Amino acid sequence: MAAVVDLSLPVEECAAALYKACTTSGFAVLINHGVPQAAIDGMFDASRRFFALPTEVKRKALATESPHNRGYSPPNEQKLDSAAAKADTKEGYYIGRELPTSERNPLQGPNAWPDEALVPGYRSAMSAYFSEVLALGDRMLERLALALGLPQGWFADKFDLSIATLRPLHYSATDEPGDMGAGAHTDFGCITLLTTDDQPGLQLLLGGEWVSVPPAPGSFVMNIGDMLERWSNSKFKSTMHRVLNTGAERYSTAFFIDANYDAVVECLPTCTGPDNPPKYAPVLAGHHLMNRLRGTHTQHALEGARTEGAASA
Ligand SMILES: O=C(O)CCC(=O)C(=O)O
Ligand SMILES: [Fe+2]
Repeated sequence: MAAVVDLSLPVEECAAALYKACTTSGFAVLINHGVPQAAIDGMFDASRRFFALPTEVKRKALATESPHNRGYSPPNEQKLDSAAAKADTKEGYYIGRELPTSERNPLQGPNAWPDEALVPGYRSAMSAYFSEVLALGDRMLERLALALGLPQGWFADKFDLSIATLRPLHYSATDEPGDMGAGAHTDFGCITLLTTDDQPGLQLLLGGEWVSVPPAPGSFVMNIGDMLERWSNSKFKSTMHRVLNTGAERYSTAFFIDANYDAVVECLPTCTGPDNPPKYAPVLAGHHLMNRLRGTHTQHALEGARTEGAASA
């Protein structure tokens, strides 16, 4: 199951605990993570107030109409499990780094904030939380580098413009119990840092069985995504998970950390050897992510965006 990892431990001890977690379940519960509770509370308060707005108001900032994958994604817009009969019942909001539009990276550009008068303080609460969790991500990447036998700073220049996405989520009490709030999937990027309220729903597929992850408000559930699994030549596991509707309302917030758009995701030097050749071709982090986003959204403004130009390494 998801092991508890105490981030107040010395980095080497923490790296050893992470190695164990990442090579088995691919999930860990982070405690003493350094993100102030006030930032978490402020984020959830803003998230609740936004999702409580009438549907037609929320739909004014539709992510499907954003060229940079920002804004509101309504219920049934995404189908994380392509084999499922029904789409995901969750609703969510995409927030990224606040940067000017880039010629090169279609995922970079200004955010789509809700009207300040409708959700006062949404932007400031989400921005404060974003900075805190991005910094937690940097601390995690240092420890994960050590866990992979790399120098502590190995990932720094590959994540200094990381594609970081904050995604507040809402699972409604009116959704049919047993239906999928979020269909079975693996995460696309490198690491995901999730906070939840006190409601269950998240399950992992371990040894062919769905196992519930108990809610741990105030902690972060970290999991490995496909990009880091690929980078580590499958040493680190990107584990299938889903969110089952229980008939109770649930709020959670995922923070996806993926490498710089132009980072080359190519088998790490510590994850290969004569008996363990690289299993995956090199790929640009941005291309990997764009392909996965396109594959799960029913309709997406990123559809036409460029992803030509294969990794040269
Ligand atoms: O809401 C949750 O607990 C998990 C959501 C999730 O897996 C995701 O957004 O990728
Ligand atoms: Fe996920």
